[in-house]
Amino acid sequence: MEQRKLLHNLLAKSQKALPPRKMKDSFIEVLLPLGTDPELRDKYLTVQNTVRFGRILEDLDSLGVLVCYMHNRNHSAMMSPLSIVTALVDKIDMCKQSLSPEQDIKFTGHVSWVGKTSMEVKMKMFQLQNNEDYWPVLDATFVMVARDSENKGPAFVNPLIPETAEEEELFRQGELNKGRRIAFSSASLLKMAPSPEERNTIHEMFLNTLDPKTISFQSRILPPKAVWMENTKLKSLDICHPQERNIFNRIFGGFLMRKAYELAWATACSFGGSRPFVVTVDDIMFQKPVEVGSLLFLSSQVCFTQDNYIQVRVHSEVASLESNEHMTTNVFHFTFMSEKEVPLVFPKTYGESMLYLDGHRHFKSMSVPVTLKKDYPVEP
Ligand SMILES: CCCCCC(=O)SCCNC(=O)CCNC(=O)[C@H](O)C(C)(C)COP(=O)(O)OP(=O)(O)OC[C@H]1O[C@@H](n2cnc3c(N)ncnc32)[C@H](O)[C@@H]1OP(=O)(O)O
Repeated sequence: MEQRKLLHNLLAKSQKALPPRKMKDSFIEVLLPLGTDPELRDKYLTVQNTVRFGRILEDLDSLGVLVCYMHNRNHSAMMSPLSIVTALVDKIDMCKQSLSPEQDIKFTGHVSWVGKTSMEVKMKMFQLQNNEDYWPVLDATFVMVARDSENKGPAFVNPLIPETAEEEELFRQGELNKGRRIAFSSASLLKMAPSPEERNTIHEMFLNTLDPKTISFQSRILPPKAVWMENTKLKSLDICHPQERNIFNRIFGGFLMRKAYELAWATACSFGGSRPFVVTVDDIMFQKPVEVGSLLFLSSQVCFTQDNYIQVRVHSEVASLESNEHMTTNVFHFTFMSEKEVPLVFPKTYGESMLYLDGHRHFKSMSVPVTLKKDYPVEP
């Protein structure tokens, strides 16, 4: 960090002072040679002979940061004065149920939109099929933010100029995504009451849980094929050891995502009674950095279900060893699909009802429902 302090004078005073970049300037293609490197394969292997999605989340986070460094590269400087941090995982859509640990994987990524200090990064993942063609398996959109060399204040990023009609469309989409995120967050149930339709849903669910034999709002019974939301929880605790730190001496975002994903998967698995697979990850906001040495408390809960789908929310809090004060750092949303139909979840309290509605909102925003499309080969 002492060395990084010296990089301060390389920071631009305004965005205009930085040369504009093209999308191809930040384009990267990275190979994960699972097919030829058995030692590497072990790190990615699940007991069902598929690829650990938690490891892929770590790779996407590192790739997102690397793409941003490419975009902001100053060829005359040895080191970048920017600290790039992950602010948001906007969306990760899977196009395939499971990945083979024996075939190579290819990642591509580039910056698709920039603001003043933030950048949207689009990443794709492809897997080799039958040693012939690469097929698309995953699409991801992250938002990364540039901070100064000590990660203490904001820093400008290079402007981005779209060149082709396709790039213009991506850039326009980036602008729309920003607006959508603001609208989604201002309609948050933490700030606003549910819509009339949502209120009806909750009241109907409440009525469905009243015991018809008693005239009381207190005696609640579960409808058939349903589970109380409070009985779907799993919790974990991790100590954030220095091994998981990033170059800015904070805990690596990919590690936090992997831990949250693995707990969410276990929650969906014990709830649904079969091994689920992840379909979508969305809206993971990194609100606060996690200090090395913190205690990481994760609480996972099924908050919405429909047919074979299980929507899981993981709340992450940190506390230092010295203080008991807990601070929320992230909320994660994962959509899983189970092999068989799963029970319904019923909220008991008002707070749980809000979790249910929030889960439903996230479920509705899923862009690859039911059929995992895109099963065709491409040249990445
Ligand atoms: C290999 C190395 C890996 C390293 C990667 C990691 O592991 S990083 C570790 C995991 N991540 C973290 O620890 C980050 C923790 N979070 C933070 O430190 C902070 O929340 C933050 C720096 C991201 C944002 O802080 P602030 O909101 O106070 O910053 P500020 O208001 O100046 O906003 C900066 C820019 O970010 C945008 N921004 C902020 N939050 C956003 C969000 N949730 N979604 C989209 N965009 C967001 C703003 O619009 C603005 O863009 P414009 O200026 O364009 O309008």
